[in-house]
Amino acid sequence: MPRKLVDLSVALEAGIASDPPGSLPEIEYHPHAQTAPQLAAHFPGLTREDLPGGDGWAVERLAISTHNGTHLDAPYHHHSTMNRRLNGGEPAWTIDQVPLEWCWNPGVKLDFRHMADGYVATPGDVEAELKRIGHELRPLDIVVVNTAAGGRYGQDDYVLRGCGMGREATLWLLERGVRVTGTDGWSWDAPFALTKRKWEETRDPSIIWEGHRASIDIGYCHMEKLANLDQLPDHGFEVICFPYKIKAASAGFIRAVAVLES
Ligand SMILES: N[C@@H](CC(=O)c1ccccc1NC=O)C(=O)O
Repeated sequence: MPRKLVDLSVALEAGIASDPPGSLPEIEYHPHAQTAPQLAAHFPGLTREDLPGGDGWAVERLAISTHNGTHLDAPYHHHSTMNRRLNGGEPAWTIDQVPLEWCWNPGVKLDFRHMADGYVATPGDVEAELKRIGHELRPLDIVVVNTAAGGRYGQDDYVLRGCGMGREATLWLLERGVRVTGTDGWSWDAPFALTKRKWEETRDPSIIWEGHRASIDIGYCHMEKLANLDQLPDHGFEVICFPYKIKAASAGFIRAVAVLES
């Protein structure tokens, strides 16, 4: 069947504002012109002249966190426990424990690009958008949220842009059987700098990371720093987002892809 793939992942890239200062990825490139001695060291007596064009190999060393680049957060990132509402609570699953069945399912896109930066989306917002696009949620649908941050990836204001998904909006999805969601923002929650202002006024700690913390009640995963959501239809596509398997970790890198039947 003819199909079109849309790449929903950003490239892991150093030197751009992809994350807050102090959390930026570092990539050390070792190109062919510099690595002939490394390769030759495996074959005593071999010289650079013996290698085609004098080339060694290309290889890179990374200094990154599991949350750099497009990634899938495991319930373990959100809290040490999950599923209080389903079974009274259990240790939260790490990324290597997340079922692959969660990670390849029909997708639906919520277009929240018009929502103000720092706005916290509600169940009413989600319901209204699903009604507008004419989609009835099914269990395991993968719900991606296109925010105002999507068009700003790598720009100086990226981590300050986009609405967040509130606790109630997140639970509304989870109660309907959704287990994987995603955003093109830096976080599933509203930008910290904007939530900080509200917190300073209210001193209400329940607003901090409220979308993430929904996992305490019903465990789920979300993708962050998605790309190209503006290229997706509202629904009628599949999302594939298998996470890189890192032992006991809170997240895994994903090459997230949307599959559109054409
Ligand atoms: N945006 C993530 C958090 C995150 O990205 C992060 C958390 C702790 C340390 C580093 C992080 N990001 C990039 O390195 C979140 O809100 O789940």
